[in-house]
Amino acid sequence: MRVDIVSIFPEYFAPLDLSLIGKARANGTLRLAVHDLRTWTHDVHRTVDDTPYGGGPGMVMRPEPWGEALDALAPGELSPDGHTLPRLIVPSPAGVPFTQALAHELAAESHLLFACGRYEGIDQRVLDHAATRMPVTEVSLGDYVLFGGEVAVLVILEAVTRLLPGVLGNAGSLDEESHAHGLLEAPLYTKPATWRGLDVPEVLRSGDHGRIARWRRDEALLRTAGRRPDMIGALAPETLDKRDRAT
Ligand SMILES: Nc1cc(-c2ccc3ccn(Cc4ccccc4)c3c2)n[nH]1
Repeated sequence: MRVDIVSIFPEYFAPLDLSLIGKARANGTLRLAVHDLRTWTHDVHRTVDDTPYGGGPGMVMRPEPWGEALDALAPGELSPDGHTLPRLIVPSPAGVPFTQALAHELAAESHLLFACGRYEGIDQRVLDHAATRMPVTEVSLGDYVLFGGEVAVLVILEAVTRLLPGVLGNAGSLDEESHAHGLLEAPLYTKPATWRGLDVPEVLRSGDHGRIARWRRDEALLRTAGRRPDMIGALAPETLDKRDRAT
């Protein structure tokens, strides 16, 4: 997967040299480049913002630098080296919710282009014009307001990269984690069997894999019902067997 990120704070992405994302970059699973939006400014002050039409607080990011940046990073329908157009992802408080399902969708893309807004946001015409040439998705991490898109891109990239083949050592862990089957994951335990007077549930030390799977399922259902009742309502009927319905 190819990933391009455009930001006025490229140094925000230094953490992407670390850990499993760093390894994915080193082994070619992820080809990532971070670009400074000011590259595409031409005035002595390298201006990227201006006052909002219609008034209101703060500043808005000017369309011209963004237009040139997207032209440079998403050139034409099919560039000479066979690159197809990227999918443009724009973090925004007004975006669609970022979910594990969307993470899987993005993990299937060959080229992602992230536009990190700052100030009050990016001139709408940048997104409208981009949408005439490539898929554009505004994505929200949740109902709270960040300073800009950079942290959101770090979160989105982590959720997407860990789904790429070979990035996670034990791919099996993808199956059981929270949100993998529409449920929160069951509680986790490791050695010692007793810690500060607290014991690991006996079933987990029984070696009875059928009982263990059942226990984990029950715990996941109870935890989800208690913390995220909205997820219970969204479960596909077939994911609940008759015993679950009795729970
Ligand atoms: N889920 C989520 C996403 C964001 C986000 C994303 C990009 C930007 C660009 C500028 N801001 C700040 C801001 C935007 C709108 C109104 C006031 C300030 C951003 C916030 N916040 N929360």
